[in-house]
Amino acid sequence: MSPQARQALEPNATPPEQIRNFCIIAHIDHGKSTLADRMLQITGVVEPRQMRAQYLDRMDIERERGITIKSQAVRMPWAADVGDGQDVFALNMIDTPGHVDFTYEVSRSLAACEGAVLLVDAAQGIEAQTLANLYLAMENDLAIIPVLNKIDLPAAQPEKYAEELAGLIGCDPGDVLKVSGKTGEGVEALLDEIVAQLPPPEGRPEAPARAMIFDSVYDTYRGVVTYVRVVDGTLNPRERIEMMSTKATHDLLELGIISPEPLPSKGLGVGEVGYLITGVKDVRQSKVGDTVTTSARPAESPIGGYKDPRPMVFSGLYPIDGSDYPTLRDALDKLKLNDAALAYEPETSAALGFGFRVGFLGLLHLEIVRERLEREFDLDLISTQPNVVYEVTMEDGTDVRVTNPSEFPYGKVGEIREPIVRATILAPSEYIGAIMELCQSKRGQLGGMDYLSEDRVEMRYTLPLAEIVFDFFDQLKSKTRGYASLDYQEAGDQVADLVKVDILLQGETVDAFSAVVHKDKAYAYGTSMAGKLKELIPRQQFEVPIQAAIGSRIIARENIRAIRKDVLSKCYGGDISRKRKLLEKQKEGKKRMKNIGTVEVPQEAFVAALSSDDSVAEKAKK
Ligand SMILES: Nc1nc2c(ncn2[C@@H]2O[C@H](COP(=O)(O)OP(=O)(O)OP(=O)(O)O)[C@@H](O)[C@H]2O)c(=O)[nH]1
Repeated sequence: MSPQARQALEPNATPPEQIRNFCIIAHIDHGKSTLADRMLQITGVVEPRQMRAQYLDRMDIERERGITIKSQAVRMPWAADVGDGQDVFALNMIDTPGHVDFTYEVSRSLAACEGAVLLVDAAQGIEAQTLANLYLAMENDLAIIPVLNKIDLPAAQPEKYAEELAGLIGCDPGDVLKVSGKTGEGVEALLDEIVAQLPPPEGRPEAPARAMIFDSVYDTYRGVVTYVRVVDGTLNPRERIEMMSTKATHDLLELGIISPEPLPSKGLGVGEVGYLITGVKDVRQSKVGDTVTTSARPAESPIGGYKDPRPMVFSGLYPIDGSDYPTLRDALDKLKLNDAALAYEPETSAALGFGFRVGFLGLLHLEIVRERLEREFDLDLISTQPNVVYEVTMEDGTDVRVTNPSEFPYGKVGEIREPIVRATILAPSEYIGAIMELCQSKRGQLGGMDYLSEDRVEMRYTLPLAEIVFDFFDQLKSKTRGYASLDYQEAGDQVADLVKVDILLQGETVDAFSAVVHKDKAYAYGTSMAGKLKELIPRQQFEVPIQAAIGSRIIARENIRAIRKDVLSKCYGGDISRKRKLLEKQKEGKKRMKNIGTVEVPQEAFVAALSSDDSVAEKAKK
């Protein structure tokens, strides 16, 4: 690295005119991480021998699933031509998560930039998240550089998609850059364009310091590492800083930049992006979107746009082995340190024992948390069917917020409201009919439809969140042979005709199976659950009725016929020790049963009945 380049890496020494802050926005799998890797390599911040794929994705799960969950910011020096020769610029690349569950994090990362590279796969074209992220970037007034990626692929159609992209953002198709993150082709030209097209950051160097938090991660050794973008003034080490939303103050122990390992510095000035370490142990004290200022000279007003992360989807998590409960509690406490959006409280279920009701941003968030609990903390868990939050107004005017279907109030219910989302679906036009059919079956309302090109269409729907959190995406994919893409945003709530369906075993409600569903779907839920349980619960010594009920009205019924499984039936003759052994084994098996009233239900039956994956149910059938 040249001395000049080294200087561009030196924080607080770079004037704002020589800084460019940008992010890469793309649909999932369009190659953002690969392009970021190439940029790190080409600018020389990562030596070729240290290079590994997806350098910026640090969490194991991110790497395995190939998705980016937490954003990171890296500073790269880049020499570009300016009017009278060459100058070295400091490029700050802020990596953003790509999934809808993390839209809020994306929008904060965007707010830390002046421009965005809009990356589109040259073999796929624009997808739903391309649009959703583009709209977010436009809301944040970012300059957009349109780029087609993967031009090395034989299936790439750069000309066709350059037109589509140009039509979308209103530029000339010739202005769309063409790169390959894999081979590196066109990446240098892209770096030059970032310098040429994006405006430098603006801010008031003399004003009281203001910096926006766009990410905050928990590190076992260093406590919380907070990523910020300085808007005004300067932050210096050993200052006392204040979080403007909570007024909490902390000593700044260290600050610096990432390139791509942490590099401590003497200060962070206007337009710079870097990290802060204060010794706090919990990311909730350093929240994404909050404004950092100094205690000595606090700023008057925070940078706008802060919002508390709000869980949208809830599910009960229970250890399969009840003695793992304390481990589960500790594990959730640990995950919470690194995940401000995770919310949970203890819950007891008659059927499943002690556990937690956990709030998530969405289904992917749920899956990731569950997978981390099982993998990093070695827990076996049962999770109940995910549900959304219902707001219920009783006839006497009291409001009840329901995060657990089994707590859904009976009696004088006035109005029930459920959350809705605005969904954008992109697909080849031949699938319009199939998509409409699916959305209608999910209580969707068509808001509008536009053709992006001759054969690709964008459809906008309003849908209840409850209908899409479950298996909407899978169904959409299968009905469109994988070609449709989906993105959605919260859009308030609506009044809906919802009922709670209970499942009763021998007259006793099994709380884990209660669900809040639309009135028209109550019967289908009841019969399918009763049918499933009939297959899963072994015969008992007496007849067991399985019923589905709305309040006191039974809507479905199945019977499990009586029989005692006679383990001795194959044992002719008089070998008493063998008989005893078989009876002992039967007793062992019974320990793993849960008793619902007098009915013994094997643990696997719960797991299978609550699982949306039919193969689990198939396996558990006796
Ligand atoms: N042929 C080719 N493949 C590429 C190129 N860029 C990325 N890929 C491949 O496309 C897949 C997705 O790339 P990623 O970089 O992980 O995509 P991403 O957009 O970062 O994905 P998320 O982090 O999940 O949003 C990987 O299998 C890459 O190897 C490219 O320029 N050419």
